[in-house]
This record gives sequence, C-alpha cells and structure tokens, in this order.
Amino acid sequence: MSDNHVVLRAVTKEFDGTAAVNQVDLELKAGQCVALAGHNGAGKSTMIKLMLGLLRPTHGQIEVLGRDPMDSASEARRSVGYLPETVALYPAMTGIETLAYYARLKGQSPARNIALLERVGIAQAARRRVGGYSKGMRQRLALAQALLGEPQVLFMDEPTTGLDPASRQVFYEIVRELRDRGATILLCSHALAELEGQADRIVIMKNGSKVADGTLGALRQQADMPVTIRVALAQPLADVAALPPQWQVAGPFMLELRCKPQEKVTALKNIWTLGAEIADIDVVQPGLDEMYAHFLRREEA
Ligand SMILES: Nc1ncnc2c1ncn2[C@@H]1O[C@H](COP(=O)(O)OP(=O)(O)OP(=O)(O)O)[C@@H](O)[C@H]1O
Repeated sequence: MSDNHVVLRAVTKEFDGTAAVNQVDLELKAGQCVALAGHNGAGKSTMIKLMLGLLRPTHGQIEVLGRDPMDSASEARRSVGYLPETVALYPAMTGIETLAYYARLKGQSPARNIALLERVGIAQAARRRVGGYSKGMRQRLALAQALLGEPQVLFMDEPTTGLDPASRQVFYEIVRELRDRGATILLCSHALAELEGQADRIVIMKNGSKVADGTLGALRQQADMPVTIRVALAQPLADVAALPPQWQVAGPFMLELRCKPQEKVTALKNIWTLGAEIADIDVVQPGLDEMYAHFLRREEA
C-alpha cells in the first residue's frame, strides 16, 4: 500500500440528481492532519460518509487503507475511527459501559478502555452514568470511542464543539500523538482560527467541489493576499511628509502598511532611506478565516 491512507478519484455523490459532492479528487497521507472546511451544505459530511462506506458514490472510486470502504468484510474498517458531530449516548449507561459497548461493536478488546478514558481525561467519571455528564465530558467520551483500536484513519466532524479551552488543548495533543504515530486525521470544522498550527493541510469545499487544497503556506502564496507590516519607531520620523503615501501613520512611534507579500522589502527600504529608526517590525499574515473567505469569494467571481 502507498503512503496514501485515503484516495478519492473523481468522486461524485448525487441525491435526487443534485450533486452534493462533485468530481472530487483527494489524497490523504499517513501522518497527515487535514482540515476540511466549507460553508453549511458544502458537502463535508457527505464526503466523510462516503469515506466511511456509509454512502456509495454515484461516480468515481474511493479507497481507504487500500480497500473499498463499502466492503463490509474488510479488516480495514476496524482501523478507521469516526467522531460524528453528535454522538447518541445512552444516558443510563456509565462511561466505561458505553466504551465497552462500542468496543464490542468494533470487535475490539476492552482491555485498554480505562487507559483510553484516562487519556481523554474522564477516568474519574468512568463509573458514573453518562446522563449526568457535562457536554464536554460527553464529547470526551465520544472521542474515546473514536480512538478505540488505535485507528490508522480518523474522521472527525466538528470535534471541538462544546469543549472548553483546556479540553481543546487535550484534544489537539491527542491529534498530534496520532499523527506522530502515522495516523491520518481528517477534521471537519468551522472553527478555522483554532486549526492554524494544528492542521498540516487545508481543503476548502464549496457547493460540493473542492476549491482549495494545500498547506497554509501554499494557500497563502496562491491567494497572494496583502500582509500588514507594523513598524515600531525608536524616534518619531523627522519628515513625515516624505513618507510614501501607502504608509499610514498609526501614531508618532508606529507606521503601518498593507501590501502584497512581494512588496514588503521595498516598502521597508523606503522608510529606511527616510532615516527611520526602527525599533521593531511585525508582519501580520492573513489568518485562515481571511483565506477561507478569499477562496470562496474567488470561486463566486
Ligand atoms: N441523505 C440526503 N438526501 C438528500 N440530500 C442530502 C442528503 N445528505 C446531504 N444532502 C444534501 O447534500 C448537500 C451537502 O450536505 P452535507 O451535509 O454534506 O454538507 P456539510 O458541508 O456537511 O454541511 P454542514 O456544515 O451544515 O454540516 C446539502 O445540500 C444537503 O442538503
């Protein structure tokens, strides 16, 4: 098997003749954490259901761990974890009983279940009924079921919804561990800002089609969006009138400019030659939220 854990080739899924997923090609590699972004109805959940083998594509081929995910006899299925957006948990069962139930469904030994509850930080509540769990605790239990059997591929739909900042941190630590041991993680999320620094790659969907796919750096290059330069001055400029017009005076000790990434150096040289005494420079890159908006706007245009 290649290092592609998941491969989609020209995959289309139609519902009543309308394509929810349209001609999508996608390859997810071992050890990669990929964020799948897109507005409501863009086709993200349908993509995940196709990769899980819960839906059959109308056209195209899908392989997960080298097998067709529709193949229910496939051993590969045991190596796939899924964290749905909402997990139905039975309130009368305890946490440990819930996990044992999912382990049975997945054909896994329950031997490591307590360790798993420890990993997600709810071992102390293992013998309490799930009905009394907080939303964050239920989400942690749902994450534990997705981690059963050390999956090689994990699909997660809005995994951090309802988690407090500390729980989010635990969640991303677990994601990093999984990635470091070579698992592939696909995170479907609207919380783009928190994915910066977590996802190796971003895939953006619109109306069933993939409109962008790359690392944050590559997408930044493609988008060619303006950066903001903030220059802190050690001394106010002697001749403010000589400042090139694109520079804004944000205060006696602060200059600001928005420019294309390739214009940064020239812009800085310009103020250097004016004799500016520079104390500090900040270059603010567009965030993932801005990039996302850019790619959707570009598609509309
Ligand atoms: N079983 C179904 N029958 C008919 N249409 C469906 C079905 N499932 C999804 N769709 C349609 O396919 C499109 C994509 O839906 P999907 O749930 O994949 O979007 P999404 O990107 O996950 O949205 P959200 O962010 O709101 O969860 C939508 O127009 C939806 O109405």
